[in-house]
Amino acid sequence: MYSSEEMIPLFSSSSMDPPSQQREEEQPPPYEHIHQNDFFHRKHKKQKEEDIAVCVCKYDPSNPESACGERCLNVLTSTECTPEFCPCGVFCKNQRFQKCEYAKTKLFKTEGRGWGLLADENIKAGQFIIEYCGEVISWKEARRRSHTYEIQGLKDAYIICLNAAESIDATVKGSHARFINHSCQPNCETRKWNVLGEIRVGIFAKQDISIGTELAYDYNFEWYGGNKVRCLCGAASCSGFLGAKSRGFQEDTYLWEDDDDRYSVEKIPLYDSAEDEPFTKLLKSMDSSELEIDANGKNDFAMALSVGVKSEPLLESTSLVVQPPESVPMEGVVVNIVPKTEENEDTKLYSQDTQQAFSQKNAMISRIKSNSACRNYHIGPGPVPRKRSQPYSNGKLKNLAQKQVDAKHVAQLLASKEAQEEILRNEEMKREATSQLSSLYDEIRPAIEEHERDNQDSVATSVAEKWIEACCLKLKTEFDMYSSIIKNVACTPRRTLDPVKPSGGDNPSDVKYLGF
Ligand SMILES: C[S@@+](CC[C@H](N)C(=O)[O-])C[C@H]1O[C@@H](n2cnc3c(N)ncnc32)[C@H](O)[C@@H]1O
Repeated sequence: MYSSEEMIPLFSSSSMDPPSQQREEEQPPPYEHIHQNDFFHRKHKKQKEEDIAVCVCKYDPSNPESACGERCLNVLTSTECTPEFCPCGVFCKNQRFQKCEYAKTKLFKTEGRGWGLLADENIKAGQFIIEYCGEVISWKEARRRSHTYEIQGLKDAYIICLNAAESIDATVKGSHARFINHSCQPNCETRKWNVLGEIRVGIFAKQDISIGTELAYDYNFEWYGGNKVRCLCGAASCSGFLGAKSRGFQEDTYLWEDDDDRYSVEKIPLYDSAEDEPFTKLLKSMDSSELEIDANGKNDFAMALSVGVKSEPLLESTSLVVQPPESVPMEGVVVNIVPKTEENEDTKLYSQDTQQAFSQKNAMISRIKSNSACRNYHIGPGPVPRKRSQPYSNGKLKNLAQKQVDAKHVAQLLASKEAQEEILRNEEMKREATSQLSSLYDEIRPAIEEHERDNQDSVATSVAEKWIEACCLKLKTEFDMYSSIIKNVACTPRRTLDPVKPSGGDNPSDVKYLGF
């Protein structure tokens, strides 16, 4: 059964008329409407016969519940019956995902939260409402897309986590479930079902929902850096910001209450002029696992995207990687007034790693993450999939720059002219990259200092990107230089003293045999 809206292909990008101003105002941005997940990076799993769970239900015409109702073994294990195998045959009621047995819903325009979905009929507690359909993508692809969407300036985020390895992206293709907004006091929840060997995500009613009520579930995200985004769910128990219940947010934000108001104060970043030297900054920010360079040599700023899965017995909730509708700049000073909220007793605890990994101490990195704010929600208590290198026990990162090799000197020791030239060429490139980084640092220094004084001020993405690019180039040239030294020292003979050469020429003392 399809809801009436789903039969209207108005919102399918493939069937949209050329957009007019009015249409744009009245309709959500175009996307392709789908009723089944689209597998982007792999094929749909083929269910093996031995993996098919067959229930023991027997259809009794006088009792429709008998055909795979609540007590069906498959229903109890959140598994849909496989059509040709179910003993109840065509009467089986446990194929809701497969048959798109959705509740009637309707799209509507909210105040400040974009589009939303409301119940277009009375819905019973526990009822399956709609499947969250989209493209099933790998974790890596989710990260890549998340970055791309951010660059494209997409305001809303539609990537939800399926498991540690895969996500569902409903940005371009999806069902109406993509329009369901977050609420801190939700009337719906997500549950995972095994359907013909694939895990699928459904939105289910947590309670009876009357016709005309907006549907909402708890996105269950964790904040771990970046701008704080106001939650506009309007619930009495609203936590104020997206991800405000998460540990990362709470550790970053001091809260105190004054009568009816709740104030939040962000951590004030510490400024240490000793850390002002460009390369120190570079090293601090260049924790290798925090900065990735993809095959095209581009920086991956979407690192902050991280997802997890909240597991419940039988029911597993899903997580949404949320892109904020708007960043909420914390006006000049660091005090923000947040609607008074109740402390949520069951605030979830998340891995300490997460907090360290996205520490905002380094302004540059923190701002890059801020610019990736939309990706800065770790959804659910699942593990953070990326390991980060630990700082030394004194809190400082390992300073890789301390061991310097005099490339010119090494080159001199080698017998091969080509080897010498190669090393010198690489050394020159390294020198250029270093001076480029230094002059760039001088150029962007005011912006960095301003940012460090007042964490609310943005360092523009373009500046941050330039900085990262220059850092990467410097690292690359260093790497090239050292690898050419190692290669040539290992593979080419060293110069020997020429016994017939008059001593007045080269100073023999220049030719040292160094043990590398
Ligand atoms: C999955 S989409 C929901 C549909 C979206 N409103 C639309 O118009 O397409 C998630 C996005 O909706 C917005 N959103 C959802 N719930 C919100 C809330 N409680 N407060 C503020 N924005 C919300 C955020 O922009 C979020 O990235």
